[in-house]
Amino acid sequence: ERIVFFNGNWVLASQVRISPFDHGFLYGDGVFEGIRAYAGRVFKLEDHMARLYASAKTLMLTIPYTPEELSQKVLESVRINQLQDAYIRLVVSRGAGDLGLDPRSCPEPTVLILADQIQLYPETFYQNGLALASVSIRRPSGDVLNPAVKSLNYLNNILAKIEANLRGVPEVVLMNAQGYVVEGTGDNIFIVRENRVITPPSSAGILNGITRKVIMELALAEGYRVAEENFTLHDLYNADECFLTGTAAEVIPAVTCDGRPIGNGQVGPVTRRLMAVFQEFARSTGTPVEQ
Ligand SMILES: Cc1ncc(COP(=O)(O)O)c(CNc2cccc(C(=O)O)c2)c1O
Repeated sequence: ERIVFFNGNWVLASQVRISPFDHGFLYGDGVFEGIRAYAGRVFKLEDHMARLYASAKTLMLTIPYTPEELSQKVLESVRINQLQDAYIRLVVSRGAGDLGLDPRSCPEPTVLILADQIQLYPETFYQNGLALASVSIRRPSGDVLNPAVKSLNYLNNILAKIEANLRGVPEVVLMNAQGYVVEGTGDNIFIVRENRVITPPSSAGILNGITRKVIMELALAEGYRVAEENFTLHDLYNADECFLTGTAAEVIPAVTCDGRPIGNGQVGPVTRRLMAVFQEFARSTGTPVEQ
């Protein structure tokens, strides 16, 4: 059974008692990170911590640990569960309070760290690419519920996932109010055109993905031109290649969208190259779990 960090203690997952008055549960009031460990090293731990604290700051949620202390707990969660490769879920909610939604009624945030294994998509999608569809639900703009804040409010993403399920596709792309393609339900999106690797800019209203940032750096190092540019479904349909990036998804090819084949409808060479380079990079860097 997995051992979980919960409010200062290491407990068996079945022993965790989250209050029914926890505002994370009642209102989605909280922040979280999804982090990976590869071969006993936690990947991009500092970047994930920075994003967690940035999200918490915007919510005026004070995390009762320093980033260094919380980083040590993340490393410990992999160690204590004797994992080498792991998916770590780090959650900080507003904590238990009264039934009103005023955060001031919650004296102590809830801090939870889970470590487990994850396989978000079947291997076949990494080999052969997955089919995408565009959905009617839009990503919220920064003045509605800033998509850059990785909060526990994932209904926008879940509503898109419900549309994906109804459409019979494994993932969907969401647009913003301007009609530009912005990201998937839990991953960022890239297209490749004439060896240019293109991804929507932060200003489009996306989560500033850590995998997205790594892929941009790796693509540059591989000699590709990289651009943060808005694109539409028309550009996506007519791209040479398309892939998605995320901590859980890693780098996953997309070969059709809304029934249109992307490029020749097969996984493209640039995508293949970046998938390989990413896997090698992810295993050669990161914070060792063992001190
Ligand atoms: C909306 C959204 N966009 C992009 C990403 C990718 O960001 P990173 O490269 O930093 O992981 C995410 C990732 N965040 C996220 C949240 C919940 C589940 C999962 C999952 O892949 O199972 C991922 C996300 O939720």
